[in-house]
Formats: sequence, structure tokens, C-alpha cells
Amino acid sequence: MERNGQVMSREALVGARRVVVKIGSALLTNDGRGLDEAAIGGWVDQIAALHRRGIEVVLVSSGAVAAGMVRLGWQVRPSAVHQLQAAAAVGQNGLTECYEGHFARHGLLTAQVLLTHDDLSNRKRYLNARSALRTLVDLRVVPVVNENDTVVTDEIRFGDNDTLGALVANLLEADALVILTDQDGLFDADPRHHPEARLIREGRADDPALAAVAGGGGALGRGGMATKVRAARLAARSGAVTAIAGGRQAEVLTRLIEGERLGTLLFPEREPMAARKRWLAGQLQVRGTLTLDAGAVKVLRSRGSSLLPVGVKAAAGNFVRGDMVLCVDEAGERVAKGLVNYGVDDALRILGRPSHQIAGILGFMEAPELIHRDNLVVL
Ligand SMILES: Nc1ncnc2c1ncn2[C@@H]1O[C@H](COP(=O)(O)OP(=O)(O)O)[C@@H](O)[C@H]1O
Ligand SMILES: N[C@@H](CCC(=O)OP(=O)(O)O)C(=O)O
Repeated sequence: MERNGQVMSREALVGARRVVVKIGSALLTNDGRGLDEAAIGGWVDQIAALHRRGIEVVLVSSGAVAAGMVRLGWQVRPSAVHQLQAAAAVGQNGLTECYEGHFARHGLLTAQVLLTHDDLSNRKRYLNARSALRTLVDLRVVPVVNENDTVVTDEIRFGDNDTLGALVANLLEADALVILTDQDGLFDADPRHHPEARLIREGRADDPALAAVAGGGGALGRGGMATKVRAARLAARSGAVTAIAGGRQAEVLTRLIEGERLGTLLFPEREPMAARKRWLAGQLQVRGTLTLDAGAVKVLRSRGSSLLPVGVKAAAGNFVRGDMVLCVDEAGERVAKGLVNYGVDDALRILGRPSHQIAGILGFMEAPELIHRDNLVVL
């Protein structure tokens, strides 16, 4: 199958040279009783086998909080942020130690990389993280990435590692994102509640029907299938194919890379976005909303034009110049995201007005457009 020049078959995985593998909490944590070290050893063996074939692998691993709880002797997952942070700090040590030991059996070095949302939303830190990860991969080291749970608070956390995996795939322009979890892939309903549910074998990453069947997570995991489908959409922006597969199936990684029809494969449909647009699209936090009229929606979508104040009907939120805002149509549907040239107070004064009037209204003009097309990404 081929669409818009993109390969839509299992060949997309067979040819992969750089792969991000995400292993979720639901798999790693042995029913909540700490890390399943034997299973981790098995995945490491498979990753080492891929490495020997010349495939570069970056691992995104959950499990810090669960491992920390066991080390601290806690039976119940705490809800207080400071306790979760403490558990993650203790547990991340155990996680690192476990991976280091298993990869060492294969003569491979690992590197611990802990990221926060801020590291990827600040353009300079994003570029720094990218060059550090690229250097590690070039050195044939296996980076083991997790969210830096010890310093994040609820407002700024990714929360699930599916999103983090996708952003790492974007960062490194990986060919594939492989999400290993406790189910054999994405089903047409949550198999936990619908035993008759059927496995979806292939699909388009941005197919809205997939988001509709993907539900929330179990007791151990965070995001469920909803965040995995969203991660596939994010990964597709840099052209990566996403596989969602059951991590307990024998030799799952090797078999996927050999093209076996396991799990669910979600393909990118559009051409990959340029790196800067991808960075814009990956921003999760927006400071405000602009409501566009039908004409503005049309030119943004069809021509990738800049957004002029004349096409904007309303502005809401507390944004300042340079902040990320969401653009919606009059029905509230998401259209685009971008960095605004005017803060909310100034934006409200120039809405609906032609750009040549801006200086007269505000007494200055930063730019003729509210969002320049280089700083705008259509969703
Ligand atoms: N349509 C679906 N197909 C498969 N699993 C689903 C679906 N909807 C919800 N789920 C749930 O998602 C869970 C996996 O997500 P999660 O618990 O977050 O795991 P992980 O820690 O691996 O990310 C499964 O155990 C399953 O109950
Ligand atoms: N960063 C957290 C894990 C987040 C998490 O559980 O995510 P997921 O594996 O996507 O369900 C930890 O290491 O405990």
C-alpha cells in the first residue's frame, strides 16, 4: 500500500534504521510489585540484537515510581506530588541500574536521560537535548529516557510516557516508534471490558476513528490507548511509523522489525513537517485561543498563509507576545497553533481590522500579521 509517496506496509518497519522503543508501566512493573527484572532482561536482549544489525535504538522507559515504591516499602501508590517525586528519585536509580546491568551483558553502554516538558518547549533547550541524544546515538550508546518526575509538578508534566516517546522520535527523526504495552495492540474496544474486541492491524495515525476507540489506561499505566494513538499522530509529523504491540509476546521487537504482522501499525499519511513546525506542533501548553472566521480558516489550511488580525473574531486567555496560542474555527474546532506577535490586550484592539490600521490603533506595529506563517502550524 502506498499513499502520498509514503510506504504503508510492514516494510516501513523492516527498513527502519533508528527506532524509539517505549516500555510502559503496565508491562514493567510486575503487577505493581516492582520491576519485572527478568522481562526487562528479555527486552534488552532483543534491543541488543537490533543493535548488532546496525539499528540505532533509543529506549523510553517508565517504572521509576513503581520501583521506588518497592524500595521504600510502600504498598500503595501515593497521591501527594512530593511523595511521588521522592519515589521516582529512589526508583529511577533502580531502573538505571537494572538496564545498565542487562545491557552490559551485551557489551553496550547506557545513558540516563531525564527530560521535562520545559526541556522540549524551550527552543534552545530542545536543540541542546537533540544534540546530546544524537551524540549518544552516534557513540553507539543506548539512551534510556524517562520524564524527570522528581522536578515536575502536575501542571507541567507529560504524565504518560507515550507522548514523551513520540517527542523523542520527533527529536531524533526516528523511522519508527514502537510502543510496548500489556495488550497485543489497539483493539476496536478496550479488551479489558470487551473480551470480543478485535485487533486493529493497520491504520492511519491521524484517523479520528482510532482516537474514538482508544480508551484510558489500567491501574498501573497512565494514559491507556488514547495517549498511544495521540503519540502515533505526533510521531507521524516527523514521518515515523508507530507500532503498538504486546511486550510479553516472545521476541516481539525482533519479529516486528522483520516485518511480522504483530500488533497495530499506524502510518504517517502526510509528508513530514519541517523540524521547526514539528517543534511548534509538539508544544502541549497554550496560553490562549483565537477564533478565526471562515475565510482565515480556509487560507491557513489551503495556502499555509500567515494569520492577519482581519480574519480573527475573538481572542481569549492571558497571552503575551511570543506565547503559543490555539486557533479554532467558529465551531470551536482546532485549526492551527502558533506564536503570537501581540499580547491579548493589543490583539483584542486590532481584531477584524486590516493590518495597515494597526499602527494607528496601537501607536506602534510589531508586525502586520498576528501570527507569521513561519511560527504557525496547521493541525
Ligand atoms: N481500544 C483499546 N485497545 C487496547 N487497549 C485499550 C483500548 N482502550 C483502552 N485500553 C487500555 O489501555 C491499557 C494500556 O495502557 P496503559 O495502562 O496506559 O499501559 P502502559 O503503561 O503500557 O502505557 C490496556 O491495559 C487497556 O485496558
Ligand atoms: N515517568 C513515570 C511513568 C509514567 C507512566 O507510567 O507512563 P506510561 O508507561 O505511558 O503509562 C515513571 O517512571 O514512574
